[in-house]
Amino acid sequence: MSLSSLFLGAASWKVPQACCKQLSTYVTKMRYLFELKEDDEICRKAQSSGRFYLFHSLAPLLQKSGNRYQVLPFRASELERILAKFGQDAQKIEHSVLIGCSDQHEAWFALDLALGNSHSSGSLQKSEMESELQGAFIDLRKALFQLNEKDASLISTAQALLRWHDCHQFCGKSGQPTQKNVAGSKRVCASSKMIYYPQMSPVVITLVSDGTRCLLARQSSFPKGMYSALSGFCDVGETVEESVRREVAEEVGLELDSLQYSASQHWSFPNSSLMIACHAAVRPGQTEIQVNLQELETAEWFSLEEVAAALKKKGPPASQQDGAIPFWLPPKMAIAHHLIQEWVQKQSSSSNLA
Ligand SMILES: NC(=O)C1=CN([C@@H]2O[C@H](COP(=O)(O)OP(=O)(O)OC[C@H]3O[C@@H](n4cnc5c(N)ncnc54)[C@H](OP(=O)(O)O)[C@@H]3O)[C@@H](O)[C@H]2O)C=CC1
Ligand SMILES: [Mg+2]
Repeated sequence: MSLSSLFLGAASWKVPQACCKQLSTYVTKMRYLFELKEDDEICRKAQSSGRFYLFHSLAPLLQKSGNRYQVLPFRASELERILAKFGQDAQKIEHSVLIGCSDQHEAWFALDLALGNSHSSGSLQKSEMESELQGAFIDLRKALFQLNEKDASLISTAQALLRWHDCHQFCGKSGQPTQKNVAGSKRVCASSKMIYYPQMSPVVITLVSDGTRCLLARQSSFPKGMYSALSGFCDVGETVEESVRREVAEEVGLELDSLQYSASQHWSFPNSSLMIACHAAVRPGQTEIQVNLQELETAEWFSLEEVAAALKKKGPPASQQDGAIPFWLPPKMAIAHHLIQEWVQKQSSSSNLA
């Protein structure tokens, strides 16, 4: 599997050898980002030469290019001019959060122009802002799959951080306002001294196989006809292995024989999750599914041929004459797709060997 900005597989990267005296581009970049998170003054300085990705009520500013979207970042000077035009103080830039930097150490920030405003003033200005900025604020659910992988990852991170700050403005212990550091890597309550760090919820996603077939399921909230691997939030105190075993038992009534980690992915919906993807096998001969209808609409075993054919389809297929929608799979950017693709490759190569 190639290294992807969206998900990182177990065998897909190697620690750089410590033979060279000069630090690699990657290491200097990570050290620079660390400095920006730790030092408010350096981070403030980086804002003046940085690039800003704008949002409105958590919808990213994008530009349409054919049937794809592209990001539209702004320099600080341009952003100050835009803020002034909409009667907003340049101090609003203080609400921005650090989301990364280039190899040349140009820092990247995200700023939501509506959060922190009263609801009505935010919504009133949206269309005016869009025409001034020559883009549109698009719901991330609609835009994510039309962005390239690098931008999709950056915009998802940005949205997750902006959402976290918006929801953590007050201390859960003292009830007093919390203050963010310049980078936005934490919030502190001056009263209780509590420090809050941005959070992700760990979620396991598992493709269960019986050796020749794989198990795919539907939640009633999924788009019509779409099936995916089994998923579920980890409970407090669980290991990944325990979460996978419990979720499979809870959702389809099966016991696992073995499991193997595959890859991970940050997932923005509905909040920020860390998806941990595994392959798993059921005990031989124990394949009878008992669907938990409180969690799933249905779950079924699918053959290699059925799954390989569905992988070739792009997006939701057109409905058949009887109105039914043929079964289809999550898009390429979803880690479920990666798991399914990996299973098909493995099954195909082992059936070629047989
Ligand atoms: N990227 C990908 O390929 C895929 C991503 N996913 C993502 O995985 C996530 C979890 O999958 P899902 O099967 O729904 O999970 P679960 O099977 O755990 O069921 C979801 C329910 O669990 C409860 N819950 C427990 N802890 C949390 C928490 N920390 N945050 C929110 N709800 C919690 C909620 O129930 P209640 O509301 O009753 O309290 C929620 O409705 C989804 O958000 C989905 O977007 C899923 C499949 C593919
Ligand atoms: Mg689930």
